[in-house]
Amino acid sequence: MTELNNKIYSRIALVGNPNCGKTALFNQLTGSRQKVANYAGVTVERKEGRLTTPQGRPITIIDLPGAYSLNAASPDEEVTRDMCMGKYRNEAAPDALICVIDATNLRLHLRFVLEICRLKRPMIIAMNMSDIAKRRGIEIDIPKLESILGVTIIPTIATKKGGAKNLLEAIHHSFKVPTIELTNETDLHVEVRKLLLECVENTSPTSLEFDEKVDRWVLHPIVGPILLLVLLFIMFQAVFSWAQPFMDAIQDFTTWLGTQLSYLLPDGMLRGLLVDGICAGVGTTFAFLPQILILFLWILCLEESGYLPRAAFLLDRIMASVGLNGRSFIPLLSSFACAIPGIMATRTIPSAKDRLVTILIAPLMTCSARLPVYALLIAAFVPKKTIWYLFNLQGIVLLGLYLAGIVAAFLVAFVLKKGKSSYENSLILELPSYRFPSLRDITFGLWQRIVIFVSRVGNIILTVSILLWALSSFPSAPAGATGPAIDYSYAGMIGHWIQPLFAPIGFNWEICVALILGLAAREVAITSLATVYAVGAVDTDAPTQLIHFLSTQWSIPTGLALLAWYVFAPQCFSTLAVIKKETGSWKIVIGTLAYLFFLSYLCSFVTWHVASLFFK
Ligand SMILES: Nc1nc2c(ncn2[C@@H]2O[C@H](COP(=O)(O)OP(=O)(O)OP(=O)(O)O)[C@@H](O)[C@H]2O)c(=O)[nH]1
Ligand SMILES: [Mg+2]
Repeated sequence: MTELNNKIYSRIALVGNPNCGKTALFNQLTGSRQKVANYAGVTVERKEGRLTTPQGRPITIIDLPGAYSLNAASPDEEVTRDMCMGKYRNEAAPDALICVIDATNLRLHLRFVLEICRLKRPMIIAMNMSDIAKRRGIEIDIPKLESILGVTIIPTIATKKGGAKNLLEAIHHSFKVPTIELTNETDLHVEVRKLLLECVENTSPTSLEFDEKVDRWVLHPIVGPILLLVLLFIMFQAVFSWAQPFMDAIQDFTTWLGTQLSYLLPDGMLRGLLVDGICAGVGTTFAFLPQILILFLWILCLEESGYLPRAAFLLDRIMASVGLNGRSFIPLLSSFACAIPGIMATRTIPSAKDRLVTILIAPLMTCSARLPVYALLIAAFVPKKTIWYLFNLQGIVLLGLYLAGIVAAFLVAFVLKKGKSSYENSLILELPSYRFPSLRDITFGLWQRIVIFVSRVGNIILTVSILLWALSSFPSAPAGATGPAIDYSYAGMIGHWIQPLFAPIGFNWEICVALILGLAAREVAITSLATVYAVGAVDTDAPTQLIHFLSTQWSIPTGLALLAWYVFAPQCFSTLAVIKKETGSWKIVIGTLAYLFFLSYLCSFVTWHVASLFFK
């Protein structure tokens, strides 16, 4: 608790324009690990953390979404406005505010500071990015600015260890109610201009030249889109080429482990569970971790460099042709990691209709959980060939599948919006400065991915492996049975029961089981196939060599039809839950499920029939 004039401040909120480093500061102050990235609109909901001041007082810090103004235009800005005004879900207003500003962009950020000053609440200003401001020769007369506004200003570097030390000190004793007088009639733009004239000097005005020079190429109407395509292309090539040695190593390890366990354990239930259930199911899924990490390495570098909003800008025209605008780009791009943060990021979209359409098409972006399924099927059914000495065919097919998802999403958006844009002049998007991604952030980002993946494998995938092993092993075949034992098991019964529905698209009963369990999480489809085939296999090599096994057991049309299914794949339960949370409507949830099911069925049907003409 911080005391001033006998007042106690124990709940303090971080407010400010988007992308000024509020979350980086929040992480630094509270030791949390919330997502930070170099574009506007990363944080879309209120987050809370705790800190203890050097004087030993506990304080709650609240991180809020960035807002350009207290006149909220989008749902994420509403959270910030309501929190500042004490109207957020019956929660009292924070006791004090830390207004974070970007020292390199004062023209924009001081306007918001003045809006906050109007609230006449105890506050401190954190002048963040002071490292970049210094490098660019921006000189700010802080004592003068402090005396005009009547609040304490603390320079910070949120990304540097110890860069918020002075702020931590100030939290203890430096909150002040601003003294600057601003009426509702005051023109804030004029005030900002005055402040800049009086307190800021830019000794090297050429500092922005680098960004401008790069943008001349990156935003060029012809070079820009080519560059974007090249970046995406390399990304998918890398996913296949770079990951291979790591995947092989993991696979070899699981095979070795399975064999050792088979030697060590007597034939029986425990051996079955460990070798066929856990080693086969979990081990096979684990082998896809390197590919996921390479994809994320790429995404993290793009996020941190400041390139993403530029890509949004480039795609604005294409998005406008289907009735969306560039603002949907970042939510859609986040959906490549997972549809859940993607759907939440739609809160930055001001138009309710555009937001809904973006939510509906977000599941069509290929999430990272689908990547292992693609990778498995591509490895099994697409030859490992190099085209024109340079391009890896498997990488091209993977890129094609991602693009198929994007094209499908655009078509759906076009149908839903009937091609009409909600905006007259579409996109107003802030282009952040380019920044070299920090090794620490990237390493941490990848580490977080490993933790998420391992915990998914440890929880949901392990559970499903065990459950599925049990379902495929019991009941055992009746005496005198002629077919394979697994046909008599519960899994076999369920699979055979649903299979007629999927027969027209070439799916066998094992796939049907995988589809149902895949609703829990998409990678489970692999776990499920690995386990079902491992339990059913006479040849013990089958489980760990799933890729080889599928390529010899399934027809090519079946493999391709399943790939097509996964472009649309009716999504996992958690995505449905977040759609319900964000839209509040069961109708929309059921509608999404139905349209995705319909599209996946249709696409697999066409793929299977067309492929059957060419392959046996
Ligand atoms: N060089 C430098 N970079 C910083 C500093 N503070 C933040 N950044 C970077 O600025 C970018 C934005 O940081 P965030 O913490 O996500 O910004 P935010 O204000 O929470 O953004 P929203 O959640 O979108 O409102 C990230 O790339 C950070 O690594 C700083 O003091 N110096
Ligand atoms: Mg943030």
